[in-house]
Amino acid sequence: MAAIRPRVGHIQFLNCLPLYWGLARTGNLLDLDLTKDTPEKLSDQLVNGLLDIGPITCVEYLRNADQLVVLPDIAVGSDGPVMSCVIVSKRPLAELDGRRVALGSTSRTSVRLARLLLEEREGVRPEYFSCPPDLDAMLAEADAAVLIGDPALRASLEDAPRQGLAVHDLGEMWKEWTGLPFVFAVWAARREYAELNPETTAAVHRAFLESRDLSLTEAGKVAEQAARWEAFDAGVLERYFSAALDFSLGDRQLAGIAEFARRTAHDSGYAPDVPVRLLEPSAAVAS
Ligand SMILES: C=C(O[C@@H]1C=C(C(=O)O)C=C[C@H]1O)C(=O)O
Repeated sequence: MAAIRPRVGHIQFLNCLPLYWGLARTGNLLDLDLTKDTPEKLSDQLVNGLLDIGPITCVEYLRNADQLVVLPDIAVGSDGPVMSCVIVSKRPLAELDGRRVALGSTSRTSVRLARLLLEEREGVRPEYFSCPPDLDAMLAEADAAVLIGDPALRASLEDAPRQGLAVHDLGEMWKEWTGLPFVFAVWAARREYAELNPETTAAVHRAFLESRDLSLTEAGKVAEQAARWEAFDAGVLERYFSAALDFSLGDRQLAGIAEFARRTAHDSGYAPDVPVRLLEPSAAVAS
């Protein structure tokens, strides 16, 4: 019987384009049964066992940490401004007390981070509601909107400057506040899958690391090719891929996750000290 390909998720935003580029360039793409979707859908699919391995938004990982193992050294985060996780606001953040804030429905982590920053850093208590990620529709009902991914890039680079709206970068606000990087999503395998399929899990992990490394050395090319089909020019995309986004997951990023968990656990469905369990390096990785 032929082997079954691992069912792997891929975030269908520009933020993960460098990973897709590398998978295509190395040929590893052919070894994956790849599902492209928005992060909240992929996160649910991994938690529900419809995917074996994939990106999972940080909040959902923390809620389901006992069922999952995290792949080391890969994530979607930032160590300062991220460009694509933002609060777009009609008025200063300090004036949002009692005002309506629209939370984009494709996000689980940035929306929680935005609430944390508004409440604990800015000292305001807005009224929140969830909404599809469309800036105009959100701001028709609210004074501020939290957006992620491509709609956030469009809002912050084009719509907000044109409409005189302020853009607050969540990665930058977190870094200023805590001194730490922020991790928006990690890559995880279902624990049972990783135990039953250690070699395939290690091979998928290696494929993502190789893809990340290759595409970062070729960030200019990735940006140039993507810019043919996107509303952003190549220079902006290169800066986004190689300076804003941080695809690593080391000690500082893990400290960022721990700090976020500690500050949000009380109402988020996980313990403040939830342990982040990393995939153990196996013989397959070492080979
Ligand atoms: C940097 C980003 O990170 C993301 C933010 C997420 C969230 O807020 O839940 C989930 C996955 C990532 O796509 C982005 O979407 O632009």
